[in-house]
Amino acid sequence: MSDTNALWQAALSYLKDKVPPEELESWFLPLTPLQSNGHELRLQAPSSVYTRYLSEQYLPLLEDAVAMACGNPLRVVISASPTKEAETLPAFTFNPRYTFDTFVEGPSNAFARAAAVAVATNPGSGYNPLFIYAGSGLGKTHLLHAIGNHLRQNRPTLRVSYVPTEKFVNDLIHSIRLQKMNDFRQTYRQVDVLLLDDCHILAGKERCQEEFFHTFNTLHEAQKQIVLTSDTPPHNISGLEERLRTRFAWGLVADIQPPDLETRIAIIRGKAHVEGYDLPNDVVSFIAARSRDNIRELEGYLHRLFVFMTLTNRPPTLETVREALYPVLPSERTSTPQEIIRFVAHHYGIKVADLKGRDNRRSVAFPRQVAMYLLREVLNLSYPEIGRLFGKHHSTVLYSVEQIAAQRRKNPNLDATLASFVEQFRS
Ligand SMILES: Nc1ncnc2c1ncn2[C@@H]1O[C@H](COP(=O)(O)OP(=O)(O)OP(=O)(O)O)[C@@H](O)[C@H]1O
Repeated sequence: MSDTNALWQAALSYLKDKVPPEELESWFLPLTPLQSNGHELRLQAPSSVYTRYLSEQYLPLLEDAVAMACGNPLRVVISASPTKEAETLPAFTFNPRYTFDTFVEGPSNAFARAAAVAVATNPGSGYNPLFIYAGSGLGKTHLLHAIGNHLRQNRPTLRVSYVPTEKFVNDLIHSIRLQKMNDFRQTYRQVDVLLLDDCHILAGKERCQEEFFHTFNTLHEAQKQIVLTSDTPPHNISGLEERLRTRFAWGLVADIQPPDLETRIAIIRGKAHVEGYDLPNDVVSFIAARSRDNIRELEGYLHRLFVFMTLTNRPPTLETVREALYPVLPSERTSTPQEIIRFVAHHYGIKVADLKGRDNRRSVAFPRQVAMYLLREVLNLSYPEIGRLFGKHHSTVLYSVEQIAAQRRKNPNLDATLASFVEQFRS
């Protein structure tokens, strides 16, 4: 192995720990080391798309890797291969976790999923373009990757490109600046399937719309499949030219609505299973109830729970999940058990220590029962959880909560007072 090759292999081993495997495969492995001396390492990329992307996104990291590999700083120079005339988008590595199998189907997304499956099975022949719209975190990108993964597996010779619209816009700006519009056009028009994510980003960008209009027409006329996603339906994207708006609606428009509780529960179960966890029903329902219209948010809660469990070595119980999520759940951030206990003690003019103590005189026992009632009513804590906070058996808590509930029904003043407490803690 030449010195240059050995240097590059050592730099790649360093990069392996610094970038995700798919990035390494897409962007770094295709590079060829050409030459090195005491000052610089020259690398050749398959096309100027690579050169540009690597220079913008990864040059400092590449220089670090090379410095680590040879022990002193070297300049890294990347040039595009002169022999490759046609520019192509680099083979994109689709997220292996985003497949049709892992996409949980429910009434809110069944239509969009079926349309995506149809397109993945017969690209270019049916619904073209397929336009999927939904709010944030509801699975648009997941479905695009699922189409990509399906095609890679079943039609490996097709050129399938996943492009975030932001990348399309950046590439265009770059190409205009470097006067490389021909390269740009070739890149985007030489695909069999174009998966364009978040196309609403085109709104208000006239030059980008003009260019995408021609890209769209070229692909569509050649019966190449186009799939677009957006956060709103075509007719609601303000700042979008009419000719694009109508084209976006030419094929099939499908929406994804926020999932119902059962679907959210199934999604959480699926994600937990992938991570190797089997969560009890009450924990899954607790998380599922915390966000109605964003799966990404639910995933965030789930990951927070897993990290918390790992760091504290706690089992997945309701108590654990509540504690893990306190700082990130807006409705619960305002009232913690300790805040409620402090509030009740203050309201009745006694000390927190008395409230949690063994004094059973009515002046203390009644506020204690009120505190237990509020913890149940406001935070929905279980009887054993409340019991632990006061050092009491859960049957005592049950009795106290029932006592206060019964008195509330009989005593309008107490009812109004407790209603205002509950309201205050919930708001
Ligand atoms: N039906 C589903 N089944 C399984 N996972 C889902 C489902 N819907 C969404 N998800 C998961 O939710 C997360 C967010 O989804 P995704 O990134 O596809 O959302 P998006 O609609 O593209 O959001 P944005 O508009 O913010 O980019 C992903 O991890 C995805 O796997």
